[in-house]
Amino acid sequence: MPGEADVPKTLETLEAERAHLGKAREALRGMREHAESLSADAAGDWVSRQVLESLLDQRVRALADHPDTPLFFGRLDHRSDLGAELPETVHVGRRHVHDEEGLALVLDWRAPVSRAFYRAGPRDPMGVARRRRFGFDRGELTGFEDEPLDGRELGPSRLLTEEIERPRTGPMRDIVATIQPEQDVIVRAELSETVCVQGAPGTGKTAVGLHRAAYLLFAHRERLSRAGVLIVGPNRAFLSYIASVLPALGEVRVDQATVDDLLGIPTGTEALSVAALKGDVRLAEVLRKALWMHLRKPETGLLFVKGGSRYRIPDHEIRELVSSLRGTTRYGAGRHTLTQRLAHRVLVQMEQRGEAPDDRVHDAVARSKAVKAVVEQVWPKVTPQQILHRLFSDAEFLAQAARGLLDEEEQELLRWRRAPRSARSAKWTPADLALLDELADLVERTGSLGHLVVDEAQDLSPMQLRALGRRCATGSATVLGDLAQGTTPWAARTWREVLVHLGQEGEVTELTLGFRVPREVLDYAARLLPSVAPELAAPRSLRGGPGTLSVRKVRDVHDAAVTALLELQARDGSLGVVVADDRLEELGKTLEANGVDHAVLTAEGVAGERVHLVPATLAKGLEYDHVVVAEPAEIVAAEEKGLARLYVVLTRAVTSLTVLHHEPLPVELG
Ligand SMILES: Nc1ncnc2c1ncn2[C@@H]1O[C@H](COP(=O)(O)OP(=O)(O)OP(=O)(O)O)[C@@H](O)[C@H]1O
Repeated sequence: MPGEADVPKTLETLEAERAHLGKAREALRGMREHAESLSADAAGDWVSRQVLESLLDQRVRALADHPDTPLFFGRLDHRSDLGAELPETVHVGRRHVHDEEGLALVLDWRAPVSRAFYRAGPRDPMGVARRRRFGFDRGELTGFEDEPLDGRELGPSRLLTEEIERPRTGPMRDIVATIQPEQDVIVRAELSETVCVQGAPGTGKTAVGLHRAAYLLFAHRERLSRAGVLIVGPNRAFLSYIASVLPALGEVRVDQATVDDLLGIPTGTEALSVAALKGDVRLAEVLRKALWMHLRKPETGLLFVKGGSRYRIPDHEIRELVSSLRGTTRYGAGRHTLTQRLAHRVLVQMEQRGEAPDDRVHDAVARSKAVKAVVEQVWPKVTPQQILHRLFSDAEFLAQAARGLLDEEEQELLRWRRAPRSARSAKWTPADLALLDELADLVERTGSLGHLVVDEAQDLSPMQLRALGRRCATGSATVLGDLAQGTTPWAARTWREVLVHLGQEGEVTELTLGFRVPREVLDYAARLLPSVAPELAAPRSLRGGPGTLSVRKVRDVHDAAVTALLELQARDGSLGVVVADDRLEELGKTLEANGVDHAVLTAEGVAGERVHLVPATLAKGLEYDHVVVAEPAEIVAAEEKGLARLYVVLTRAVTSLTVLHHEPLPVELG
């Protein structure tokens, strides 16, 4: 902030900036009114009109002026002595705003010129003489801070620190005003590049992934509007937590999905050991073999009769045709090609007999009962569900498909104890759905999107990763996660293997600076690291402040939770109480009995209330200002990777963490 002597000048500057903000708001209103006045009536037909209407509607929504979010947050003053074509001054904001003459009042943060706002530093000023950051309070410009880029080392920015340390209330917000240089490198990576980010809790992986999606849509708008961008997150609760970030950046068309949304809603459950085996990449080969085992030798040749003429294709010729096609295409495409080739052979015979068959005859032969019967016999139509049903219920079939891949014990593990009568009545588990997806792709190619952002990727099984990989096979991906937060039995051990299963080549980068968790709390949680991920370095926190951690041995954790929450409610920000899933109900009753209003977080999300009661298994990716964790030992005992779960739980706090325990703490925390 400028010194006291500069007060009049500061006020003058502030007024000038406020006037610019007013002008920009006015111009944005003009742009929105113009967009609203456009009509889709000019479209030629009903379909085009619908498309145009939806595009115009999106444009109007993208031009909304959110009263609580500033239209710009920074300004760059370029050096005039460089003779560059750069404009003297640019304001950097969430979107382009121009006046009626087309003069830019605010430049989109994603525009190439804006890059210097994030990256310019004393060593490389990128043509910038001065960077200005603005302070806002509910859309009102309240202050500014100047950083001269003249070679002097820059001290910490107060506005930046304030933004990072601000209490959290509702869902996640965008970070456009304060993206850090190492984050910006990831955000602006080329569309063709797959980027994999390993990052400790709160280092901004999710934020970076979302901003990268927004950046790519800006830089490759046309291509990606056609091909699509998808964000994949662990559950609905997480997706609703991040849901407003992209719309606030003007991106209203990015889909968000859980793996279940993509692969289908599971109807069955199973032991984790079975799920882990089904998630193993060897299953891909088992399925491939199982599918192609459906090809059979022809029993008879083809006899096609037309009028008085008979055309024959002997079975050895059919066998040759089949073996020339086997494995060269998708199963479904192979079946189609076989049909066409058989018809073609019949047509060749017709021609040899002096006939002149045309395309219609070819189609009629291909659709004839005789051809269809042969194809069905040698290359039968199968559904993924039929194959999986057969694999899990027919020991001999499984043994054949799994030969050399799975041992006897593993095959036993895969087989259903009580097989459902048909594929239709089978109840499919999450792991089965990934297998069905693999089979579906072997039959018919899965469509690919332009870009996929995969969050919490460390938790996905190889077979799930393959399913996601198919969805970005001709595109690229942003893969985000933390090996230390892997809580599934099949969690990845290295990012290289994740990339291999995804079928993507890419660089692994690491984010190490924590924006969420206070230092004291992060250091406490990091005591678990040598046990959960010894190869990872301890994370560093940007947030200081002592007194953020309180570990209390108590007589009754429920009573202590009530006391802690009543105390914390007097402070700013959101509150989360995290417990082992089994304790949730009981604690909920105690909170209710003591008049602590709260909402229970489920996999579907949560609405309202300042206090959230959070089952440990759903805490991943979320954050609360104040977190109370009751009985950590129980969280550890609840599952195989309980220590990793506890690491996740202990790293959700933005301002304070209170750990309450009656039982001894896990020794690793000691
Ligand atoms: N450059 C930044 N400026 C301000 N806030 C930031 C910045 N980067 C991240 N944050 C904030 O830090 C918090 C943590 O970010 P985020 O949830 O993306 O981290 P994460 O690495 O995905 O964490 P986890 O591994 O725990 O899921 C969020 O509130 C986010 O808005």
